[in-house]
Amino acid sequence: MIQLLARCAAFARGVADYAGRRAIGATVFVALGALLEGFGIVLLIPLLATLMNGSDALPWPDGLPNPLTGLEPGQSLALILLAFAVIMVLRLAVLWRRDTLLAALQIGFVESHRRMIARGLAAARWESLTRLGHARVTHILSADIQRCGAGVHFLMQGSVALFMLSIQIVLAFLLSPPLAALAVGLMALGALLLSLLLKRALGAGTQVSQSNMAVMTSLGRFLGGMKMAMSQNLQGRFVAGFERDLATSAERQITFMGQQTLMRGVWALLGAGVGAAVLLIGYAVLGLSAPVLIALLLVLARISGPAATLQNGLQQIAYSLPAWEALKSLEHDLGHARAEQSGPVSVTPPTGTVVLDTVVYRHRTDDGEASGGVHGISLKIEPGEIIGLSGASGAGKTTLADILAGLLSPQSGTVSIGGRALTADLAPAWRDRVAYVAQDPVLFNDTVRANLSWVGSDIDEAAIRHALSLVGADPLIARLPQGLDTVVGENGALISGGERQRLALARAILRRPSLMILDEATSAIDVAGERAVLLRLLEQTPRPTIVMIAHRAETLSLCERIVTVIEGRVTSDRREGTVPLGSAA
Ligand SMILES: Nc1ncnc2c1ncn2[C@@H]1O[C@H](COP(=O)(O)OP(=O)(O)OP(=O)(O)O)[C@@H](O)[C@H]1O
Repeated sequence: MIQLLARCAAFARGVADYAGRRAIGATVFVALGALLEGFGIVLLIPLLATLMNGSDALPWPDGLPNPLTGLEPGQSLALILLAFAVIMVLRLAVLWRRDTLLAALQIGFVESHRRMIARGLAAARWESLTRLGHARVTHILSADIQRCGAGVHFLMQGSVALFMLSIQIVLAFLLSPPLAALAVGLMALGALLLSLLLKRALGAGTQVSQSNMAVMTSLGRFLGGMKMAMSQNLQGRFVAGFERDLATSAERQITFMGQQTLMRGVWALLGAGVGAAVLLIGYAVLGLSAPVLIALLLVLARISGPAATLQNGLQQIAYSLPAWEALKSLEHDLGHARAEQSGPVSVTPPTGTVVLDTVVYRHRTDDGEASGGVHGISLKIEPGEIIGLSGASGAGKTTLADILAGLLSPQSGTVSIGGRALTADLAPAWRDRVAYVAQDPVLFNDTVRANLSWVGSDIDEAAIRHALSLVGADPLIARLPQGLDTVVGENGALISGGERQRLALARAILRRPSLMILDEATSAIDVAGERAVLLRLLEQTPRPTIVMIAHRAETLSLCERIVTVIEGRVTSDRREGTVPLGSAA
């Protein structure tokens, strides 16, 4: 139980860290709202006394001037009602301000964590990103973070309720200390018993998190594997798995809601019991006057509302805790995944010869074992050179390309560009000068124009058309119903594999890179088409350095040098006179 409360407190600290000084403004309005509510109830005593016995019968503290002295009952009533109306209007304004401040805090909290994660993802090292898991990130950024938002809402509602509760308890003590003590004691006992159920709320939260995550994973597989499934008529398997996960998730959520409803019911019963006991003792034992007794009952009725809110809030926070802890663990992982930059990022991108000196990079398996990668590679690449990277599957070509692109930093050995060591500080500037085209390029579900101009801010239509003609995509654009403004579908599903690759190449050209890495980037284009595209790429002036990972001999035949990767090591073979060298970028 103490451990659970400590976890709730950690959540509250997280919210307070975000809220900072904004919380002070919200707290002031929360307190004002509670005070005004209290005043409203206190006014009931003169109101009821005047209605029942006339204003002279009003119990009034000695030494304080009574504004109702000497007034007719009708005048007293009007004065009290006027004061009541003023308090209600003030309360309305205060509550409106309080709730907008609290809503801004809640929404801001969710958005700030979303931003933090997006920035964390953008700043993370590539090798760490590949291990994060899409389903985990998507789930945390959507479902979990919403639950954290709900947790914040309940935390704030709980704080409001706590204020209200304190004010009402003070009022109750002013009206009748023994009865107030009895009522508060009974409620505290009830709250203690019900709080034992907090653990169940936490368990339900964990289970709901797990099942929602399973739904997300299942959905990701469903969408990603649809073609594979449909082509073998296996989509029913996806649906069955998805429905199973949905059913588990729904069942767990309903169980939690059932617990909540039960708690609310028990709490209402407890409130009614306390009210009855107070009425009985107040009337039969203490002989309290009717106005005081009615006001006391009203105060107690008001106490049970915030008390139930507080208790429900605690339950909801316990339910949100697993989501909050998942969010913090992702932020923690992203903190560790952050590329280390010792100083300000250099703004001048490096240019010149790329030199790898006994570079080692071993991948790590999930249990920390070294696996694959490259072992002691030394290589020199002159600006404008055209290099083919060949080798068997798993030999280490992509790893080498990732090192050249500054995506992976060597675990030993060095990489330098134009004599400048490619440190974590310099890598982002170097990547400004790199264009990477993968075999399965990423295309957004957007127009050709949007897909191509995404890589820069100063890309005009002329540049787009020039790049498209270099990659031989002008016939495609002429054929598309809206030309450059045709939407290409999710990941380019509405065009062919070769057409997708041509668009990705055009996008890379638009970056005007110093180094182009083509990882099987033309493999889906027919041999003659591929040759024409590559020849046009090689004729660019200034010409970027091009590193082509390829298996086809026809593709490699255009390279000046073939670097063969064998089990993480390289052998280099210069092929004289293959392609004339243009002026280098
Ligand atoms: N993220 C990773 N975690 C663990 N091992 C990895 C990881 N990425 C690659 N490897 C391993 O490193 C080795 C080299 O992989 P790499 O992708 O560089 O090969 P490749 O030559 O590009 O292969 P292919 O031609 O099949 O794409 C392989 O044994 C691979 O299993």
